[in-house]
Amino acid sequence: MNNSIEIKGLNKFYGKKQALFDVNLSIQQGMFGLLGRNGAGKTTLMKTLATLLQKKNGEITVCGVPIENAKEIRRIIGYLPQEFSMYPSMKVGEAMEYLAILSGLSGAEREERVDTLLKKVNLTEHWDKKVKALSGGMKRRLGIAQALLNNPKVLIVDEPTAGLDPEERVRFRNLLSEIAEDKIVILSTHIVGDIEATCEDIAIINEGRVIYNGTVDQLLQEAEGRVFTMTASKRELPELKRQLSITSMHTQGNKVHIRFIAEALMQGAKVCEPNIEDAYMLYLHTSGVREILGEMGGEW
Ligand SMILES: Nc1ncnc2c1ncn2[C@@H]1O[C@H](COP(=O)(O)OP(=O)(O)OP(=O)(O)O)[C@@H](O)[C@H]1O
Repeated sequence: MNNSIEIKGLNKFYGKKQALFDVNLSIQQGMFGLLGRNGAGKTTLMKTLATLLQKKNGEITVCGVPIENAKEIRRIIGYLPQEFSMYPSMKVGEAMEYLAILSGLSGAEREERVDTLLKKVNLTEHWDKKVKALSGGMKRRLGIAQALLNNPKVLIVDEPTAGLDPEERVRFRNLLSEIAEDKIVILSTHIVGDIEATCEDIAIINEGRVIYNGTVDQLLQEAEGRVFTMTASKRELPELKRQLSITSMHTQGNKVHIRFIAEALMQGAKVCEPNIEDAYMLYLHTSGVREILGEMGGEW
């Protein structure tokens, strides 16, 4: 049994609406980031992998097992959905034990597994607390613990850091990195910072299409020499906004400092070191251009 996820020619429809277009990805052990705006198709892809949605066509294997073998796939995959909630009135430990029973774990094994997992996600001291009394970050960590009950080879987490405060977010990311030492962890997010801090390999998905698949370093390299800074007067800003793809700006008195992506250096601008947010914006921007050029039959 190999340790990778192979996706070939995947298409997915909701009725007539196509949500995924010819997705091809090979995902290896470690942390894999799936980055895309709201509505890009991330959840659809995650749910398809978790066998909660059926694909229209294409091939998927998870650690060598075809996705059609849903029973086996569910043994291999742990899944933390975007909207995760569980037994709010139960105590943390009771809820975990109950889920462990449902997962078929028995007696001593169950007790040991629940203890180990609560320790791993740093919730042991909250065993007696009701689930509804946990903070957002604690709830997410409990979600991870339940997803790991069967000791899956793959952990899929959909938008886990939305709504967490910065400290909880960092703690959660570190937990995922630890888990990724011996598993495939797929982290889906629209928050560029989550990817930057944790993932080496990523895919960017936009309107159902994978528009980038590679390492974070490659992505940054591709943006090299195409990110610029410039200081202008506030009065010029509306025109600059029309002309440029601005990735960030801040105002200082009458001046505005902007950071933008462009194909070539323009007067008054200085080239700067790209960050992953710039590179992501550049990719979204150029994929739009690609589509438009494609429609016109032009060469890219
Ligand atoms: N049950 C559904 N019926 C019809 N269309 C759907 C359904 N679920 C999702 N879609 C559409 O499919 C596309 C992809 O949605 P999906 O939820 O996978 O995106 P996402 O990247 O996960 O975004 P978000 O972070 O907002 O969940 C969107 O255009 C969405 O409106």
